[in-house]
Amino acid sequence: MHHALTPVLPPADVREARRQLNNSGEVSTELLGPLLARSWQRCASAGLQPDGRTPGTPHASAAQLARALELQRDLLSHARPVMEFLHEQTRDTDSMVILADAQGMLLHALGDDHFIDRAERVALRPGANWHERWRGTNAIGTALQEAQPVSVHAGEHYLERNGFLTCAAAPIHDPTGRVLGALDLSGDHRGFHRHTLGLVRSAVRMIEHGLFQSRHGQGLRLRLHAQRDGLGSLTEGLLALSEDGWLVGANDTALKLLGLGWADVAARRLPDLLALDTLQLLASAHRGLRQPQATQTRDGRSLWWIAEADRQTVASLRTPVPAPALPPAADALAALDTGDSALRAALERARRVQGKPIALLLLGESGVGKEVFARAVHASGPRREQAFVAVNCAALPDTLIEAELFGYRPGAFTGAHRDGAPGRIREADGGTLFLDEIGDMPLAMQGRLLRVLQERQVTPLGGGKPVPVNIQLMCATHRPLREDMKAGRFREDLYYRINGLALQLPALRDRQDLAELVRRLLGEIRPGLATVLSPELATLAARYAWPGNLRQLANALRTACALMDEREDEIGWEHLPDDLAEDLRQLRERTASAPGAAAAEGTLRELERQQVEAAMALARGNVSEAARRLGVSRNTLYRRLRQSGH
Ligand SMILES: Nc1ncnc2c1ncn2[C@@H]1O[C@H](COP(=O)(O)OP(=O)(O)OP(=O)(O)O)[C@@H](O)[C@H]1O
Repeated sequence: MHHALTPVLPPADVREARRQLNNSGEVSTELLGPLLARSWQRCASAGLQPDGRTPGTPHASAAQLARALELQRDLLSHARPVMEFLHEQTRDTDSMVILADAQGMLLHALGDDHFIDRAERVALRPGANWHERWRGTNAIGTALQEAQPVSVHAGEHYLERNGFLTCAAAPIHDPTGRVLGALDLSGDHRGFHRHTLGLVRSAVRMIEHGLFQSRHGQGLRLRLHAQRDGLGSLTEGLLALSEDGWLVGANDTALKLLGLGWADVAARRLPDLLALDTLQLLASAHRGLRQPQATQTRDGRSLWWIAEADRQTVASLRTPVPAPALPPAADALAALDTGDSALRAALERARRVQGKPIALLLLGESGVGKEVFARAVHASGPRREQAFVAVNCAALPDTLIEAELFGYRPGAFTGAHRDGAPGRIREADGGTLFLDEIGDMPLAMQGRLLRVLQERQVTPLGGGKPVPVNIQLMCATHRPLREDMKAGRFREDLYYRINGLALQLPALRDRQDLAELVRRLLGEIRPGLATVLSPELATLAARYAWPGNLRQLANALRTACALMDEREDEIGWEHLPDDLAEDLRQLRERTASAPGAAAAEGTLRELERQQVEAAMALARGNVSEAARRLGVSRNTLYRRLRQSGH
């Protein structure tokens, strides 16, 4: 698609489209083209009035803006100089250069004083939010929504009051394809120039180049270009590769050269893309060859390349990681499958990324078996002969996490062991590091951990030489990390590092395989004996909410078996731990007093009420937003709110 050449729509067509919108609420794709029509349609569906104001539009406080700037440090440091350059190019053209974050919040703006005054009147200033939901069709919000470069000229803006603007924006991607924000050039509509979008796209390319270099300054990198002389220029393609040849980062140009999309990052290996392998790249990087060499894509096109790697990567590549010829392991992942479909889906997805440098993030309530799951992934993967090191971030006091994870040199701090310690990360070298309750890791430690993951080396406390490490990372949390991230409690860059693939493990009450699980667990606890639950307990167990999930179930069964006589084979009330027996008795009484369907319906209604409340809380009382989260229309949500007494 040639976005840079996006034609400006004839003003008469735009006027006609607006007339149709005002008269009949219809959005005309014919007049607006597909992209603008989609955007107008979204605005209309969200209930935005073209001539109206949007009460409740968020505007960040100074403190919120400062926190957003802090979270986006990396992006800002690369964007600022480019924005200054762009501002320089467009000086005195009644325009401004704007950087927004991925949610549409404006972070930084540079512009001509005269124009800034006018822009302020429509809240085009840092802290304001230009998400489509609030400002209707606009270059920033629409580029973010569509994840592609967009220019929006004059009356193409959905809100009439923005009609004096002409804007061009392009999304900024990090090397894994995540949208970090958007860069925008806005000005008076009379100053429109059709090269503006091209200019913005080049500027974004510069920012993405910088982001790539800082994320992948270490490790193995491949520069690509269709022309020999293009290497080293801003138009080159960049790839970052893991030791075993997986694509772990890229820029947009490289993906285009190879006919790939962002979804291919972390999903493809170099030999599938080019007639090259990592050893060749390594040999070339090792000899410091700066001469471009030629290769071919899988569909026969010629490309020029140069490989680069730091010394440590060169060394690690010479001692190949896990040999594939391991003895076949009993399939620990398959063993976890007791018939629940949600769990089975998670197991299958985990299996697909096994052995790849993709960080797993396991989500789920306490006790659902996140650690057991992580151990099974490790035990059935290529690193199974190496260490599995589990660290519970919540169980360690803040002051100790650092030493525990990163290790320390002798005498690094008071109370340190005389000989120092290598730290858990180094213990996991070659194997898997499992960070449980990662959401509880203090912010300062998050920064250090991020550096280890980026640089793949650890510097112990108290100084010393950095030590290279090669770990498979798995993390777990029961916290809503995305919310923590938005609230500034969890670093966004770390979140995306640890979240190569997020898997939600189902709560026990939602699983369909309780009976089979119980049978399996009892078989493990009392092998060879056909132990069963009494029919009444089996029925109650199926209805119980199991707040402690598998941990609670496994413990209860272990206790019960310990209390059983050797000749007994049925677990009854007398074998249950007291607290569980109490809960189950209450459950029995409740069901007896409100039998059958009535009880089930009551529980459902209660569940629904809780969901509605949670969605409203997350949306901070905004009904449209809450409705979107729940996947229902606003009217339905209003009805439900009335029903539950709001
Ligand atoms: N598939 C399973 N088979 C048998 N027991 C299991 C299984 N999964 C979990 N358990 C039991 O539940 C306990 C808790 O599991 P695990 O520690 O993996 O949960 P978790 O989700 O990591 O909990 P937390 O969030 O509290 O750390 C285990 O010690 C084990 O006794």
